[in-house]
Amino acid sequence: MSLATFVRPAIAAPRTHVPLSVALAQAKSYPLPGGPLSPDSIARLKAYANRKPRPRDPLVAETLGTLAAVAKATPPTRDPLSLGSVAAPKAEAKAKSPPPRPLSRKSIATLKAKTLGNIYYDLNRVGKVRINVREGRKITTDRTRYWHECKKATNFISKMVNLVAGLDDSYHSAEGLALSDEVDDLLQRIGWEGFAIAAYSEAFRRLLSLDQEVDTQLRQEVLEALTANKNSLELYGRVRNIDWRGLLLPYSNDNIRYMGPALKLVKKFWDRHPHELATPLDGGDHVVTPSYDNHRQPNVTKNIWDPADWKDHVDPKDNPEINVTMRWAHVYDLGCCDFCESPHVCRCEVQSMPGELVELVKTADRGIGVRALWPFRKGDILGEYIGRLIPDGSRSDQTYALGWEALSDPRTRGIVSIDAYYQGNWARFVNHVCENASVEYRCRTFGDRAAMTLEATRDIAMYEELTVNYGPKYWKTRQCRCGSSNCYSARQAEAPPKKGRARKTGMRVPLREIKVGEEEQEAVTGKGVAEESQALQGNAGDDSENIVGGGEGEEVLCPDPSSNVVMYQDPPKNNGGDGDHPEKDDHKDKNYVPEDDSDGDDDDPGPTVVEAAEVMDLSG
Ligand SMILES: C[S@@+](CC[C@H](N)C(=O)[O-])C[C@H]1O[C@@H](n2cnc3c(N)ncnc32)[C@H](O)[C@@H]1O
Repeated sequence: MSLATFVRPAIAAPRTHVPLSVALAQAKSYPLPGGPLSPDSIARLKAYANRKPRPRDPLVAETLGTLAAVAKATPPTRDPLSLGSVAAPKAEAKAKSPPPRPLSRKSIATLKAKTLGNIYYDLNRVGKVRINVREGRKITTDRTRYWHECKKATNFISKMVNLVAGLDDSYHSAEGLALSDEVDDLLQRIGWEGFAIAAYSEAFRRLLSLDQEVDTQLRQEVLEALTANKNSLELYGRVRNIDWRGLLLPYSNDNIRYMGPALKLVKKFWDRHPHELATPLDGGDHVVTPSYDNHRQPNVTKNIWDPADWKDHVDPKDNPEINVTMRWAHVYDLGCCDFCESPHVCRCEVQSMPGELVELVKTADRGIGVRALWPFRKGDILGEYIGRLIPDGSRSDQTYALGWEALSDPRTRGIVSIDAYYQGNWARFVNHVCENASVEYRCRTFGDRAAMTLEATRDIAMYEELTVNYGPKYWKTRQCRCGSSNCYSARQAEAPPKKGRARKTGMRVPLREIKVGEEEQEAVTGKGVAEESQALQGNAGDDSENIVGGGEGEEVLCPDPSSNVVMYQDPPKNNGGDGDHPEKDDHKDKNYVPEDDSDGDDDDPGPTVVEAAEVMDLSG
């Protein structure tokens, strides 16, 4: 076969239309392969050319007529693919289309809470990505992600600057209401700093975007809520080191309305955990640093077990090095995992995200409190009560002590106390109410340990203060200010004081059944559990009041799994503290004692003394 076989033939010239008469004349004169056309063929061709058109199907005719009429009546619209510029009558079409049905009150309330929650959620996410980028963790994905977030925020601020400067009207709302007025109002109330912080949130950008056709009422309510919580928004963004100033600096010479004060230098909070600062709720501008007894209260993320706390308190045959709340310690029978039901150490974890959506607030009369920045649902596990694990009752000040109790042996009920007076997390700042508390403490087993969780006992509204019931005993020596008609303090003032042995006055939660000795093991198996729990209710007398959370004498052996739990059934891989996951490595440490940077001495993590209730100005 020659090469020429594979050469493509030249493309034929396009055929032009030839009238039939010419074709016939040509056909007669051309030497066709089959010879000239026969008279028959010529007659057939002539007949075809002169045929009468068939009558059109009436239905097809009608449809075509209607379409033609519609096409005539409708003005031409822009073909999305064409480059031709037929002006699309967008505004007219919008004006003619029926106005969207207004949302019901309930829908507005739900959407408002979700939008506000999403704004905080977005800021938290961007803040975490920025920290990862800054610290060089997970570098490629986070860098790209952060770059995209900055780009979106920059574009948004540029549009808003143009809007405020009256150069751009593309952000006017569909209803004809000038959105620029709302933006102007908002800027006056939350300032450019709050605005630029919120610009990093997709939810906020959508709220002010024309494309999203947000209900006017909903937008107004969300903006009002943001205005009322301006301090919260600003501190939340700043303590997460959101780079809001970087967005405004390009306009520093443009004399943009209200922008001057926002361009001043402000303090950065790189060194502070978000839960080491509290938002002032009373309208003041001063951020409060939580402190107790003139000791600053640093945030820690894991329970601390220091053998030094236990050496005088454990049975001589036991080892003070062993943290009894760890499942592998086998000192107490902590039961199966609450979530995957594995009898062995598993990899289940409670997510940290809900705890990132709460803030510390300075209340008027109860010190620091905690507020929800997300509309939590009943049953949500919000986080863990973290602190130093010390022998129950070994510290006289029980203000932040949450006691774990064993149900099986009333004589040795107190086991471990989580004392958070110095090191702890946000959970220690949840204040008390005597009625209708929104969260409860629960003793849970999961992963490699037993932990004390805070769980929502009912739906919690956005910005609502979280509350828990410490139990009446806590208030025997203190004055409750919850203001409820059934307040323990009010009732105690009426009732004469009871005589009896001195009782521990911390908050108390039952630990799950323990295996103190063989004889008690029988009581906790089979029939034992329910009866034991009942007996305890009977026996306990006033002591049953100690039990908060699950309710008096409530059996907490098999709590329901919750949704915000990460479940893994495989046992954890011992990563040997390779440093890849510093938090997790620490967590797998048998005993975790965090470094104390207060005096540079790791062996003596004593409280940092502060001069007075330390405050700093939010406006830098
Ligand atoms: C576990 S701490 C809670 C955080 C505390 N507000 C703070 O600023 O650190 C418990 C203390 O908070 C205060 N507290 C909490 N709830 C209260 C209430 N309903 N009435 C009065 N004081 C309350 C009391 O001083 C109590 O001893």
